[in-house]
Amino acid sequence: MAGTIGTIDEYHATLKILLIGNSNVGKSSLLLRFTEDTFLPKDDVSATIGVDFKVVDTVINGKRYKLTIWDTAGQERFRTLTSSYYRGVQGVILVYDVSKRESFDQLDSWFGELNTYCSSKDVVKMIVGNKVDKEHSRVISRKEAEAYARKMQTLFIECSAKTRIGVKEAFDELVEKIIETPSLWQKKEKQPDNINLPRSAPTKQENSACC
Ligand SMILES: Nc1nc2c(ncn2[C@@H]2O[C@H](COP(=O)(O)OP(=O)(O)OP(=O)(O)O)[C@@H](O)[C@H]2O)c(=O)[nH]1
Repeated sequence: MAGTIGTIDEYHATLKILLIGNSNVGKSSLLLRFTEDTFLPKDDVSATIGVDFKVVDTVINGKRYKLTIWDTAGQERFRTLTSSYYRGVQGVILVYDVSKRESFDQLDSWFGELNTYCSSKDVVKMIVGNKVDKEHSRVISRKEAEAYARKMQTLFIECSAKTRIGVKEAFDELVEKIIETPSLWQKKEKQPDNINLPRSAPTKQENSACC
């Protein structure tokens, strides 16, 4: 189980997580809910410009991890640095809004972008259906989304940044899955640079499973 603790000094690993998805699906709100347990009223929210990130500690099985969570802009005009967002990423959360069909239908193109810039098959992917508090205007059923996640072979969870339902569970599950996939972070950790490697050792690029 994940939790936040201040007594363990050393980080076991630093993990990079990326939030992608259409504009307005609630990526920034999910990040704010997870890192600060806050939800901003509608009038205080503005669209992300380019990219934003937050750093948060989490403890899993007694080991401390540093999470850098990158929140990307959903609006096309701000997505000029796209490929650089994906560099070194170990987990990607694809967010849609359960009350907006278009945001679900466009997950295909978000997967397209992800697969273009992120060649590692090991990167942990999770589909998150946000805004389940808007049950009255829901247009994507849990069943439909689960079937899609099965087809794409990804994790899936529904949540609400507004009510906090499912938010911590989503990030915890993603991080636990990354930790269960040592090829994503262990080799990188052992070889922070390749300057002094013996000639026979693989280079960092050859050895890294990340994007
Ligand atoms: N009802 C409800 N509204 C939400 C929820 N999460 C976010 N919102 C609202 O949805 C709007 C968009 O939220 P953002 O977090 O800015 O969305 P975003 O995906 O980061 O948008 P971009 O920065 O443009 O990519 C805001 O008005 C939020 O208050 C939720 O769980 N429930």
